[in-house]
Amino acid sequence: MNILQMEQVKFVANKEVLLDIPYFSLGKGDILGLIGPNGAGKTTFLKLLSFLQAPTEGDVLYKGEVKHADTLSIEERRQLAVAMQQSLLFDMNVSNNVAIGLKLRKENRKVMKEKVDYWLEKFHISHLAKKNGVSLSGGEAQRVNLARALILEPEVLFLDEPFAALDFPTKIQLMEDLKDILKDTNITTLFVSHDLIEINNITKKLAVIIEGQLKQMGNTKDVIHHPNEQAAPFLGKWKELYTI
Ligand SMILES: Nc1ncnc2c1ncn2[C@@H]1O[C@H](COP(=O)(O)OP(=O)(O)OP(=O)(O)O)[C@@H](O)[C@H]1O
Repeated sequence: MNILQMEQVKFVANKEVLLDIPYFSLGKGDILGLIGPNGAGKTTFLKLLSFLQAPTEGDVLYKGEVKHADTLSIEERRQLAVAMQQSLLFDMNVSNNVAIGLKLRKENRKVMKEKVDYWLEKFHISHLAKKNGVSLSGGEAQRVNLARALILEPEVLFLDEPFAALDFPTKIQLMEDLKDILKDTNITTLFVSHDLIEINNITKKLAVIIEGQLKQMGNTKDVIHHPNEQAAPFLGKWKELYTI
């Protein structure tokens, strides 16, 4: 089943077509990478697909129905969690930062505590529970950010360059942890990145976006090793530099 779909979607700003997607679908359980150079339209694509921004033309469908930000129910909105590169944490301790969405839902206290403990443990940040969110390192903050998104048990997780600000060892460690968590939860994921190493590590499917258009989409390994003519110049550069 397709959870999300785009049909004849365009996003135009200042008379420039920034995104032109005739058709796209995200199936249940997909872990799809979206890769492309700077300015290709990755973040715009994510915002349109998560109903944070409306397309200029065309439709975005959630479970087969055309939806807009104002026609999504609160329950549907809750199913779509977004975590961006910059983790904006609140000036409160880590446990409360992770619990914030559950508090808004007026979740039972005992259940909330159990869930917070579970997700802190999953992301190996239990020792930070009492620390203030604004005092954390980038790597710690991103773990809190991801725990805060996943504790809501969303149907779809949108990740926009979640590791971009992290140093290499921190990135590798978090990437491994996230990979295990995605495997365990089977959560449908759109993972935006311009880093082929991250994409190769985490995703099963891959879409290549260049100049606002999807140039190729398929099994991640197939796309990396057999890019078509349009995707090859971008992916080829990576393969020249790294053994993937
Ligand atoms: N609302 C908007 N109005 C005008 N231009 C926009 C708007 N949103 C995005 N853009 C432009 O659209 C292009 C694509 O931006 P987007 O952030 O989606 O790219 P990206 O692939 O995520 O890039 P990066 O890898 O650098 O984050 C950029 O040139 C950006 O300046």
